[in-house]
Amino acid sequence: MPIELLSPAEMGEADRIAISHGPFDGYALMRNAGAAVAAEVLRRFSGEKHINVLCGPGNNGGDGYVVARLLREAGCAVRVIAEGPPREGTDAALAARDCPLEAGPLSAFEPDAGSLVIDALYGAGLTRPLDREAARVAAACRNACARVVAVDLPSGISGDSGRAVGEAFEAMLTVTFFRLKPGHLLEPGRASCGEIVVADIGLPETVLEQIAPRTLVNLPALWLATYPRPTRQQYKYSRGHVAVFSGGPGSTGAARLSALAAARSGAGAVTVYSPGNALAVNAAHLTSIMLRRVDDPDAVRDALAVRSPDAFVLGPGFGLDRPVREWALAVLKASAGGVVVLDADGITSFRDRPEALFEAAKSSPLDLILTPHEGEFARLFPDLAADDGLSKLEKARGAAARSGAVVIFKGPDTVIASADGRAAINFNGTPWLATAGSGDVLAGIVAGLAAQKMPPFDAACAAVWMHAEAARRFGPGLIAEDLPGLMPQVLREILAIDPAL
Ligand SMILES: NC(=O)C1=CN([C@@H]2O[C@H](COP(=O)(O)OP(=O)(O)OC[C@H]3O[C@@H](n4cnc5c(N)ncnc54)[C@H](OP(=O)(O)O)[C@@H]3O)[C@@H](O)[C@H]2O)[C@@H](O)CC1
Ligand SMILES: [K+]
Repeated sequence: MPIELLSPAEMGEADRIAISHGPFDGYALMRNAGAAVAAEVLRRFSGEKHINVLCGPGNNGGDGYVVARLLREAGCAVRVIAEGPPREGTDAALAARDCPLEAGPLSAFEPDAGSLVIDALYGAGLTRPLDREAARVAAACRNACARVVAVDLPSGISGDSGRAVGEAFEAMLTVTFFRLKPGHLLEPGRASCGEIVVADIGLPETVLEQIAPRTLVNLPALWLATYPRPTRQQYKYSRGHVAVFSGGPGSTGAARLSALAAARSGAGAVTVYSPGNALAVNAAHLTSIMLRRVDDPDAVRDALAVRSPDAFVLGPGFGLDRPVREWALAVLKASAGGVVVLDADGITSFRDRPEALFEAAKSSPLDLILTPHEGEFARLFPDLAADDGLSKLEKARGAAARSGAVVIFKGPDTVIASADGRAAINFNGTPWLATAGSGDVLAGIVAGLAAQKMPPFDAACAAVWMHAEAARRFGPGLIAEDLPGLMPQVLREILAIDPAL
């Protein structure tokens, strides 16, 4: 799957550039799009005799008329249902002219139970909520358990944000063209799309040179080039050293999960910085991971003076009874470089003064990576969180620009954003990850990869993907303790390309 994501506006631009360079004009692209959808329908539903094709007034509807014609030519009984005729002089009007089927009105359409419905009402051009009739049909299709194949996007889903702008269709298959849009990956769009197929309709790859997309699908192709590969010359500290701050005696497990995940992700050395009163419990559970007593922010400076780690994890299980903020600021001031992953309590501790964190991070040689879930995001960026006009992608981008950090905005559709404007939406998320301690493991993987000198944005993207990949492999019954142990097989697959290892 290609890694570039295009917004509906960028897709329109790609369309214009392609048409101006030829060889395909707009109607030829539409015929290719319709043919791609018809082929998927025929491949999956070969025995299907009755197919309903819902056509809107724009080019999405135009694709629908092409699909209807091709399915009819293939011997299916096809019914076209239209929400008004296409505008004169458009490609959609040409497609409607070439379709031999007479369209019935949407107002008379009532789907039979389990019927096959091609949704070509609205795609990239959706500008407002579905009107009364289209909304009624979307709900009727859901109630009738109709099998919906969406053309480009399920109607009602925004290609920019993935939001349902009011009522929306729920598809079992969505066939889109050239590149995915953010709305295919952001929830609830992702769930509404069902299976997604990206069809080649003849747009040349070169159109991307002019558009230079800044939004990407988080797949290995995005970060494989910077993925750490150990060399024979390395020793444990040069492979990367991670320090994880432990909570007090009653909450040490989160730090150990992060530490183990960092080690399993390839960091050569991991140290848990523990308060004196939790040393015994940490020591009882750690073997290859080192332990060092660090009781207060001043002791952080002393520890760094002895050996400064390449990456830190601060927050998991740390507790808010100790001034986490002071610890974070001490790390940002004392370290000579590397990365600090601020998670959980580390994020919450800055809820009253987020600017203090952003200022300290901007003047620190350390790179900051923030890993908020929705609640934590709202504590650091309350205005962005409350702005319903912004998509999750825009919120994450805004947060990265403001904080100067790489922001991993977690959820079923995790978005990773960098202050330089790049953003990636994760592709392989799984509900099995919604389990206690899973975030602690993610923070550890991020730190483990960053300690190995993977650039912070790449490390964040790779960690999110690996974390989900491990969870997918385990599946039902997963608990966070299982995740670090699954890393070796995920790593092996990523590194499989290099036979020297
Ligand atoms: N890019 C590509 O590579 C290719 C793209 N192709 C296809 O083109 C599609 C995009 O076409 P599109 O721009 O014409 O938009 P589309 O989704 O048909 O809707 C626009 C129309 O709907 C109307 N309208 C909007 N919302 C409404 C609502 N809620 N309720 C009622 N009306 C509403 C809107 O009216 P207006 O807002 O202008 O008043 C306008 O008339 C794309 O999804 C793909 O399928 C392929 O053919 C070829 C290659
Ligand atoms: K559609």
